[in-house]
Amino acid sequence: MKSSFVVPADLDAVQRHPKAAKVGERMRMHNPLCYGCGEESAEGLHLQMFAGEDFEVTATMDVAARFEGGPGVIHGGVLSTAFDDVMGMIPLLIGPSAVTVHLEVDYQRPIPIGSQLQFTAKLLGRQRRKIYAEGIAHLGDPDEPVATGHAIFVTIDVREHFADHLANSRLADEYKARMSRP
Ligand SMILES: CCCCCCCC(=O)SCCNC(=O)CCNC(=O)[C@H](O)C(C)(C)COP(=O)(O)OP(=O)(O)OC[C@H]1O[C@@H](n2cnc3c(N)ncnc32)[C@H](O)[C@@H]1OP(=O)(O)O
Repeated sequence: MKSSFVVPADLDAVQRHPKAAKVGERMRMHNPLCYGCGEESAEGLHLQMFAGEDFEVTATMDVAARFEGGPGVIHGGVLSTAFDDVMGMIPLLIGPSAVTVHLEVDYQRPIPIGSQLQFTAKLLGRQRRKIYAEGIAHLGDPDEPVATGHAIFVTIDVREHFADHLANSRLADEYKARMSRP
């Protein structure tokens, strides 16, 4: 790893949330319009996420033609979007909603259009509101990663965080109704 990502030594204890998805279960979309995992995002990545053991998430993504960067290979920004979303599922295993404050990606091999990318992400630790995660992407052999990601997420109060922005969503009415419920 070339990353300078540092996880603090004095981490908090964490527990898997009792309502978190069970091992092997598909993790629910946090937003159907999400560019990463949303099924209603026509141009999105359509990542499929599954809860793993302990504090792990796995995911798959078909590298579609629309994700091309260099000729025949995935765009680096698309790959970092995928890492953001896959690692972004880790906080849901321990409970709180959280958003990305830091994301870094090491690109190790070109990733062909037409391939299926597989991801494994895991919790590295939590300190107060900060949740540290690591992910790898591979093309079938987890021991041969094609890219590695690291991220920090910070827990949020969802209603407060998105309050001023709900009107921008194509699902504005639905979200406003949902967030106004006690
Ligand atoms: C609901 C699920 C959605 C999942 C979607 C997929 C993930 C995403 O793409 S999210 C979209 C991109 N991210 C964003 O838009 C976030 C924008 N940022 C923000 O809104 C704010 O920075 C916010 C609310 C996260 C934090 O602000 P605030 O509440 O004031 O907290 P703040 O005190 O600054 O930071 C909290 C802790 O995080 C640390 N921190 C903040 N930013 C960083 C950073 N870039 N790097 C490292 N640490 C950081 C702070 O140092 C602090 O740590 P400590 O506990 O040691 O004091």
